[in-house]
Amino acid sequence: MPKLDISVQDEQKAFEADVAAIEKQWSSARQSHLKRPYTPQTIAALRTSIPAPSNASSIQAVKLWNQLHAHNKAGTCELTFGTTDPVAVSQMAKHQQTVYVSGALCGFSEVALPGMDHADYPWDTVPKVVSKIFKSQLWHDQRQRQYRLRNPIEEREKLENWDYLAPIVADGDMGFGSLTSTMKMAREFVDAGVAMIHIDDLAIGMKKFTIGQGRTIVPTQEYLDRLTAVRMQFDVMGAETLLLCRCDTDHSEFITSVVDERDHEYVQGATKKVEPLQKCLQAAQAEGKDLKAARNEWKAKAGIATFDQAVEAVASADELKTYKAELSKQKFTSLSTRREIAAKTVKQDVFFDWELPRSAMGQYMFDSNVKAIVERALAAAPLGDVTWARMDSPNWNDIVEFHAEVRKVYPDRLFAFGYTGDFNFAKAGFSDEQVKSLHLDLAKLGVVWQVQPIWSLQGLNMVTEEFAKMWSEQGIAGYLKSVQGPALAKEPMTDGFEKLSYCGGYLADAFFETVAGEPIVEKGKAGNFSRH
Ligand SMILES: C[C@](O)(C(=O)O)[C@H](CC(=O)O)C(=O)O
Repeated sequence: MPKLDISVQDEQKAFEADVAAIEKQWSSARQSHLKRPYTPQTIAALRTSIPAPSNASSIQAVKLWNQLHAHNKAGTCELTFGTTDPVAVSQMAKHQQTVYVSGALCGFSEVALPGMDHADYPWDTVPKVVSKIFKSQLWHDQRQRQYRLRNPIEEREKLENWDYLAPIVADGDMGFGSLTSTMKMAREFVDAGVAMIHIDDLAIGMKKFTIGQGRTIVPTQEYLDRLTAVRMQFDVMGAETLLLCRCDTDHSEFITSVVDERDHEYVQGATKKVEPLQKCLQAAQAEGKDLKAARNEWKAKAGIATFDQAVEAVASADELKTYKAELSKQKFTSLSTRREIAAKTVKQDVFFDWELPRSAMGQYMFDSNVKAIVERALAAAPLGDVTWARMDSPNWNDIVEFHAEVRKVYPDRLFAFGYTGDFNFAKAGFSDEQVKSLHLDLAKLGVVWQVQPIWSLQGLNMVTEEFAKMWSEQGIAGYLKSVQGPALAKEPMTDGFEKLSYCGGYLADAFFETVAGEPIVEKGKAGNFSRH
């Protein structure tokens, strides 16, 4: 194998040039808010000898960054929705600035075996869908551009000119396991042309919402490590790709480990000496009892609470005041320090055991609140560009508190929001008027990117079912009346399969003509088609 023909001096020079370029990129207006736990030298040494192909993703990321900032300045927002279908994406270009590729949707429509949103599909599933969609966007852009350019300049004003290259935001879930899988996924996303990906703090293999129990998160540091792995991968590629720090701590009921002191305040334990939850559940199972009921019974018997709640339950008002005053002198207080403070300030013993409630999979019980979400979001913010506190149900007070608290520390922070699942606004106390202006009210809090992630589950299913019924009842007459006719009559015309629009017949013709050596862009000569 031939050796690389480069002197040590030239190798060093190239390395130093790389370091200088990285320093420049990191101090640019686009990136100066990011804080990395590593140096430009480390990243330069991790790079390949020829630059990684991150150009399309970088262009789309910068475009998205500018769009989001323009919204922030104007107090407006981008409203997009999720799809995995290039055909749908081509129509979104007429009304949306961005496209969302949802993991939940991919898990239904892009896998061999569909299933509930448990992020149990292969790690490259969503990047592959992004690649498919981005290529379709490029193709639409190409056919439109070619069509325009085959028309003389004075005709072009009248022709359609859509921005088909809407930046793609995609679901990176929790990174699918180890840091190297997270890096590989991030790389595939960049290669695919994504503009922004989101990474969350959910535990892999424990994403389930179907058994009446809440979600499981990982310790704060594990979440930050995931985000750092993605950031590092982007940096190794020299990519501008945006990182959306999604936090799923809202309504989480479990945490995988108590290794990080920052999480201790929210971990729950038994405040009564009882048998471990697992023993109780095993006995209930052997007796054929309802496990959910047995769990709830055990929780009540065990007096499940956080350590601070346990202190509150046994301390006098004065003791509690002193305990809290001591506690407030430190930022993140571990359980053992809390115990020490309690021993000094509260007369009565505080019984608290967070091992007793552990699940069969080893999870600890977690009591989420807005403060916990804010702390995670603040810790994550320097590694990413946008923040999203994913909520199970819309709680306006929590929403306002979360965004205001984060903006106290990062006044320019941009936020995302998902109108997740079946939000029940009426139940959450929203009036019709409040729902009407919700997207704009959120925009005022800095929530510049808003998504209905699973539109195609509800919306496309509904439209398809309605069409299926009509078609089976009315045949081609119904089709002409309710689909083909209106689609062709619409301005702008809804794309179909005719030569003028979706199928891009003129682009195919242009290729044939080019191969045949015929001029296709003749000055002063319009194309064959009068309408696009
Ligand atoms: C955004 C999301 O991650 C998705 O996969 O689309 C889901 C959507 C949903 O549950 O409605 C999520 O918010 O977890």
